[in-house]
Amino acid sequence: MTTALRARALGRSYGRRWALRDCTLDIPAGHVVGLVGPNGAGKSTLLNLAAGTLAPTAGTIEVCGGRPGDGPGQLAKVGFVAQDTPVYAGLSVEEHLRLGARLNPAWDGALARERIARLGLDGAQRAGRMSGGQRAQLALTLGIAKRPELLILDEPVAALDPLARRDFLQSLMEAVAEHDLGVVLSSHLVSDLERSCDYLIVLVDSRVQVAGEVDELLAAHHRLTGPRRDPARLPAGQHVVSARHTDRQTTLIVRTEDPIHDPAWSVSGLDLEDLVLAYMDPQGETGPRPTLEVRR
Ligand SMILES: Nc1ncnc2c1ncn2[C@@H]1O[C@H](COP(=O)(O)OP(=O)(O)OP(=O)(O)O)[C@@H](O)[C@H]1O
Repeated sequence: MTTALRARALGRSYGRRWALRDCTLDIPAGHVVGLVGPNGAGKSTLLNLAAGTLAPTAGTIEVCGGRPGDGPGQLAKVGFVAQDTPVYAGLSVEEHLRLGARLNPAWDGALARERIARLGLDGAQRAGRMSGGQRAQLALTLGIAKRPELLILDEPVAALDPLARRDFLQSLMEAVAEHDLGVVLSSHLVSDLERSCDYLIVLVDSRVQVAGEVDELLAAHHRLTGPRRDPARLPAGQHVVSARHTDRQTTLIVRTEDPIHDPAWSVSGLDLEDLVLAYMDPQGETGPRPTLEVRR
């Protein structure tokens, strides 16, 4: 497996406070990866560590085979669009492209111009006068045109309206298809991730709760509803992710590779949002959460 990102016991602290602590994670190359988790889970910290804009306090991180921020070669491999899609308010679109060409050795000027024209952006317009969606598209264009191996996007669509979000994600998907680009994208909008990502990571309190290909995760998780019972008495191959009980009924989210034969359960599938919530919601927890990775 080629690895896009590999973190081992990775940590970053500010004074005595840990923003990310003891995070171990492997992201295989060649995927569009959705990173999701509650506020404060450490997603932005992880992505900044991956881009090299933050240095680790503990542990190690490797991205596309190198140490983040370790010289021009490594910087060229990774594109990063930080939260709030930062662009220079005083610079025009054209000036951003010229800056991109100056700073990035593999800069694809033709690609950048073609995207700007396709999006209908005015080359002379200053970024500070553009809409949030246009700024996000400009930032994405800069990220793609540097022709990185891995593009990291931290909540790129958070401020966009649904239409602008759809256009942005469509544009990202086109770039992935055309330019053989790996992407790691953090978002709270699971429906957007469902549309754009083929690999999911749920991070809670610095820990990976679940990671794997979306199709495989959805195939391996089920909702079981039936008469109230103790989840501890399920067959060994059924891992309980979350459990809720009323006086008479139990609803479980379980992960299993095996068929569920027990006729007392009514079994149904999950969508991605159900799956994410099951791993994020501590109320539904019945014991220590397994750190699961779907093996290929
Ligand atoms: N510069 C900083 N100084 C002090 N604490 C910080 C700093 N940056 C982040 N933290 C803390 O680290 C924790 C993780 O923050 P981070 O921004 O990585 O989370 P996140 O998962 O991206 O959250 P959100 O979904 O809200 O964007 C939070 O508790 C945050 O308060």
